[in-house]
Amino acid sequence: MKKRVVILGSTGSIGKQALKVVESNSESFEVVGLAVMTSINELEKQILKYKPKAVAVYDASKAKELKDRIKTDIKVLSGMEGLLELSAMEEANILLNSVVGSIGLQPTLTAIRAGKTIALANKETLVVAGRIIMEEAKRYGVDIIPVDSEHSAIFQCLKGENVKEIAKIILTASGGPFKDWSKENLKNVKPKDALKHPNWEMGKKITIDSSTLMNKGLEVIEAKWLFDVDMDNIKVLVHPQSIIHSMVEFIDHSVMAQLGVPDMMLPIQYAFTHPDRIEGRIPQLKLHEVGQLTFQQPDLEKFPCLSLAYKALEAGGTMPCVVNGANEVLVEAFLQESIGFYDIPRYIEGAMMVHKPYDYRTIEDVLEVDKWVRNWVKSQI
Ligand SMILES: NC(=O)C1=CN([C@@H]2O[C@H](COP(=O)(O)OP(=O)(O)OC[C@H]3O[C@@H](n4cnc5c(N)ncnc54)[C@H](OP(=O)(O)O)[C@@H]3O)[C@@H](O)[C@H]2O)C=CC1
Ligand SMILES: CC(=O)[C@@H](O)[C@H](O)COP(=O)(O)O
Ligand SMILES: [Mn+2]
Repeated sequence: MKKRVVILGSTGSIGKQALKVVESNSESFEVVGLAVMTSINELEKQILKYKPKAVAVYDASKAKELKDRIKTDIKVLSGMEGLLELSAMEEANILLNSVVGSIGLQPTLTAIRAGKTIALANKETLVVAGRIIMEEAKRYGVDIIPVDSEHSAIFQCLKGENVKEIAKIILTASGGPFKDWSKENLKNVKPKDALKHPNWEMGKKITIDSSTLMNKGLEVIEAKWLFDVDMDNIKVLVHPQSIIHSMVEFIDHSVMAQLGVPDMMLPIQYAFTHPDRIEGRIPQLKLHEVGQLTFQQPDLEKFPCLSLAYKALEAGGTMPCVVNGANEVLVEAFLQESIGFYDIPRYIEGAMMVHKPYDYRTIEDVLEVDKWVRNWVKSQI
């Protein structure tokens, strides 16, 4: 029986690689739903090739344009309503959430409540509302399979292990394009410099996050929720080659690591096939060709976003949501060149100082905080 997949964000970096996974394993998977924000030209090509039963275009006018244009009788949905309908569609058994940003939260929750397996690339879902997501997944008996390479690595290392025997989670970080730059030079970096990730081809937002190390900060929060490990036991280790995707140290001091070439098709495929594995299509890892694997501590002074994420986790409740919402607005502003590189941590810290965190109960609580912080940051920059 083929697994039937809905892909939210099918025109993005993860979405396109997921479609390659489906295409090269067509005996195992089929696409039943696709969603994008505005990219209807690319979506139209995907419709012809993968023949989904329904699609969603978040932008309503683009959805209408697509509907008028295509000849097939597939359902074209729009807005958040459309994303939610697709996330719960009866024909699907897996939702790959690969949209970018906290807009991914409600679709994840809807899919959980509809009993779908969640292949989760959208880390912001867990950063903003990890407690609700994990509680609901437990209540509905739904698996959340991480797609983020580090969390997929940890998930694979923990297969068959007792989570109570974890001593430490060690998240590896490439260090980003600015690992060896001085703080002085970093003050004037431009988006084009930050967009040159050393190892991974990714969307703009996550690539900027990698350059500030906020990506690793978000991943620390993501790991806390996925693996229920105390934040003091989640460590970050810079490993510029991105060959070891992360590690777990157990109480007996045994350390398990997952290795592979830096290619997201592997974690995407594993999220689709878990608990099984199927033949890989990505290049094999040849360690003798890689040469040295090196490690160093992250420079928290040069990259304050990582410390801010730890502080948000320590404050708890709605504070990670504040960090995430502020960061989303600030990354966009940095890309537009309306603020500088160090304005990103500066305004995030400002928002954290103003916000009084509280224990959110509902998604509405989270959405309200998300809206507040976006407006607050916009009013400051
Ligand atoms: N890229 C990577 O290698 C990795 C990514 N991730 C995470 O995966 C997520 C996606 O990242 P990435 O693929 O790089 O991002 P991209 O920017 O490349 O792609 C984002 C995708 O989401 C779509 N999208 C954005 N907003 C909406 C919306 N409101 N409704 C429907 N679709 C929407 C975009 O559509 P459109 O084309 O129309 O704009 C696009 O298809 C992020 O959370 C990121 O942190 C995690 C690990 C690795
Ligand atoms: C591929 C992936 O999972 C990204 O999140 C990656 O980890 C980014 O690289 P950094 O380690 O530089 O943040
Ligand atoms: Mn990652």
